Amino acid sequence: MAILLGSIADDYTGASDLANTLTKNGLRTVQTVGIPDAGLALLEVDAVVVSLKIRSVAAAAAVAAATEADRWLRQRGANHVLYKICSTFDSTDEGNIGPVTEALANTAGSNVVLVTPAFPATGRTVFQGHLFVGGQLLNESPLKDHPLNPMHDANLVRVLARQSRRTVGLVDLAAVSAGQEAVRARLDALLAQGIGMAIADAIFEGDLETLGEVALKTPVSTGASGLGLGLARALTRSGQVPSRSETTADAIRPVGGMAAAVAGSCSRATLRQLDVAARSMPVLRLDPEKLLVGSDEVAAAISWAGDRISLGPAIIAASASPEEVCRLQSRHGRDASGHAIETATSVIAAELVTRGVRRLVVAGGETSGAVVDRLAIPAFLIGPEIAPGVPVLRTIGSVHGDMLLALKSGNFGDENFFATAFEMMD
Ligand SMILES: Nc1ncnc2c1ncn2[C@@H]1O[C@H](COP(=O)(O)OP(=O)(O)OP(=O)(O)O)[C@@H](O)[C@H]1O
Ligand SMILES: O=C(O)[C@@H](O)C(=O)CO
Repeated sequence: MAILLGSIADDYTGASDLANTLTKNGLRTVQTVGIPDAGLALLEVDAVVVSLKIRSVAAAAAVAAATEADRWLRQRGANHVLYKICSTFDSTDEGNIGPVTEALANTAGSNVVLVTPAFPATGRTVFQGHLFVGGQLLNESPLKDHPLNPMHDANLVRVLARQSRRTVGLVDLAAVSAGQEAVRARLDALLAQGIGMAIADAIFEGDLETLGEVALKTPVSTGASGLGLGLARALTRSGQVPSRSETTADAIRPVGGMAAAVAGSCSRATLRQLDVAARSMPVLRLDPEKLLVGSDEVAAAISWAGDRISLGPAIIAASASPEEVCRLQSRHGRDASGHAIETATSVIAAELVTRGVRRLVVAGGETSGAVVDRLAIPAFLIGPEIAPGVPVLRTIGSVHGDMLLALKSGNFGDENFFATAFEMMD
C-alpha cells in the first residue's frame, strides 16, 4: 500500500512528537529509525516518519541523509514529504533547516516552500515571522541557553535567510486567516519576486489547517507538529485515508520488565521535572566533569541503578543548569561535551536494558538519538499520549524483544512527567 504522507524528522523525539500528532489526527503511522532494512515487516500505514539525527551535524551530512530518506519515501508513494524540525527552530547560521529544505525542494522541483514551526498545543506560535515560546519571544525564552544551538533571534525570516541560498519571504497572518486562496496568491506573489521559501505565520490550529491544505498540494514543506496536524487533517478531509478500528491503546500491551529513565536534556522543563521526580523516586545526578575524563562515573551509575531498579523506576541524569553547562563547555568544548555525555547516557541505558529494563524514558532529542541507536531499535508503533508531543512507543523488530519507550523532547511535559510516564507504561 502506498504511503499517503512521508516525513523526515531531524531528531528522534521530534519524530515521535510528529508521529503522535499524525496518529491523533487519523493517520496510522509508524516511526522508523533511519531507513529501515528491506527485511523489516512494517504494518499497513498511512504515514511514515523516518527519524534521523541530523539537527546538529554538518550541513552536508544532514542533506545527504535527508535526501536518501526522501528518495525512500517517494519510492513508496509519498507525494508530499514534511521535513520535521523543532518547534523552537533549533539550528545555527550553518543550518540545518535551510540547507535540507532547499535540497528537498530542489530534488522535488518545488517552488516556494512553506516553513512554520508553529505548534499551538505546546505554546509555539508565529506572528509577523517571529516565533513565540509561550508568551516569550524565542530569543528571550530558555532556548537562548540551549547547550547545542542557543537561539538569539526570534525573527525566523532572518534566521532562515542566514542559513539558506534561496531568498526567504513571509506569508503573514492576514493571508493565512483569509484562507487557502489568499495563501496561494501570496505564494505566487513571492515566487514572482524570486523568493524560494516562506515562513508562515500561524497562531491557532485553524491556521495550520489552512497551511496544511495548501502544503499538501506541493511536494515538500518544513515544519513542526502543527504543520503535521494541518497535513493530516487535509488528508483525512480528502477522503484518501481508510477508516480503521484499532486504537493507540493496542500499542501498549504490558511488556513487563523493569522501568528506568535517562536524561541528557538541560532544558528548564526537564530540570524541573527531575526535581519533582526526586521527591518520589530515586534520581542519580551524574557528575559531567567525571564523565568527560573517564568511565568510572558510568560504572558507578550502573551499579547505583542495579541496587534500585528492581524496587521501582529510577532515573539517571546528566542534566545541569545553564551555568554548569557553560562551565563544562568552556573547559572541554561544546561538541566534545555533548558527544561524551550522549555516549555515556546511551551506554548506561543499554546496560540497564541488558539488566532487564523494558520500559525506558529518555529525556532530550540528541540523547534519545544516542540511546535508540545504541539499542539498535529499528522502528516504533505509536501508543497513547503522555503529554502533548510525547507518546508511549512500542518497539517493532527490536533484538531486546518488546519494549515501551518514551522519547521526551527537552521542553515538553508538565512537572509530573516522569511519574505519569511510568504509570502509563506500567
Ligand atoms: N551537564 C551537561 N553539560 C553539558 N552538556 C550536557 C550536560 N548534560 C547533557 N548535555 C548535553 O546537552 C545536549 C542536550 O541535548 P538534547 O537534545 O538531548 O536535549 P534537549 O535539547 O533539551 O532536547 P530537544 O532537542 O528534544 O529539545 C546533549 O548533547 C547532552 O549530551
Ligand atoms: O518540535 C518540537 O519541539 C519537538 O518535537 C522537537 O523536535 C524537540 O527535539
